[in-house]
Amino acid sequence: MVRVTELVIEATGLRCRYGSFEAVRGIDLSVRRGELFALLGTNGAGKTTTVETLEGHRAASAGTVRVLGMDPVADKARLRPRIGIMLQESGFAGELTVAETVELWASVTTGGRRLDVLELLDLGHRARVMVKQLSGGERRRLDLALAVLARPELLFLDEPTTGLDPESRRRTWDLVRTLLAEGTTVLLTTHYLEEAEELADRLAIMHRGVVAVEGTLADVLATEPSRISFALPAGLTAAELPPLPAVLTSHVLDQRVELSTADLQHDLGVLVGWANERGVRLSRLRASHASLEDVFHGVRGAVERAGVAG
Ligand SMILES: Nc1ncnc2c1ncn2[C@@H]1O[C@H](COP(=O)(O)OP(=O)(O)OP(=O)(O)O)[C@@H](O)[C@H]1O
Repeated sequence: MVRVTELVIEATGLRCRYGSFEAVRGIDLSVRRGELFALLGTNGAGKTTTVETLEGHRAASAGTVRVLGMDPVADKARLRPRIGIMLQESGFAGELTVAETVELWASVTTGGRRLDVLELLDLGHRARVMVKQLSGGERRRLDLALAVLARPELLFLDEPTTGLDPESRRRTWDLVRTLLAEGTTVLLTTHYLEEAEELADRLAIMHRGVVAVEGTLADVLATEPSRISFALPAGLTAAELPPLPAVLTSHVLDQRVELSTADLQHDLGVLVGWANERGVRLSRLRASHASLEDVFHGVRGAVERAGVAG
């Protein structure tokens, strides 16, 4: 049986301008039903502009955009009941209590979740407090509660955990995981790489208006070299180490060897095999794939070099 993956969001050649400045410069994005797709990027990369375009808040200057099979601007009214949006700042009336705000929002959406979502986000005890009296983190959680109230098919989360303490961040992640398990599709933007590592099925990193890398976390991490380091066994020099075919760079400082490799499994195998055969120990041996932070730095460098070259 052929499984067809339904694309909930599909953008092709998307470009967005502010006057003469092009903030998004021809990106392709596809988000599959039921996944969490994380859109990451440097400051000013164009994430918010992209997300606002997908939400139907601004028109693309070029390219095609389909959200749940519809044009987000032309079909905004039909699309709106099916999507949930958590903006960086929502404009709810500060004079209403938390409970009144939820009731009001539930009455204008098709929602059935109502106050239980406040419990899930540890806001139940704040139900009678006026919105304007909430702390920044509580306000953020209320924004999330409202975005998920109507059980949207597609949820846009724009930096949902900024300003949250670690416990609140965990609760938010738990709620997002519950929604994913129920089949909700989520587009997340975040500056917290750990958040993307925790939650994302696939991700893209933007820099200066373009998508620099995209794929599963494993795909993305594989775009940067892995690292091996160890102490050179006493009495040996680096010249006596076996040839490691995938090594890209190597440094020896105070008997400590640091290597970067394009094939961690292979080179590590050769190195450990060689040490075992010679009966020497590679003390303080460490091997790790690249981190998302390494990829981030790599992206910035690569796009900037390409910009200079072009
Ligand atoms: N209304 C506007 N008018 C002119 N330029 C804008 C406007 N909004 C955003 N920009 C510019 O477009 C670029 C992309 O901005 P955007 O807010 O989409 O980036 P971002 O990736 O969300 O950034 P951040 O992570 O800093 O929030 C930036 O250079 C920004 O200065």
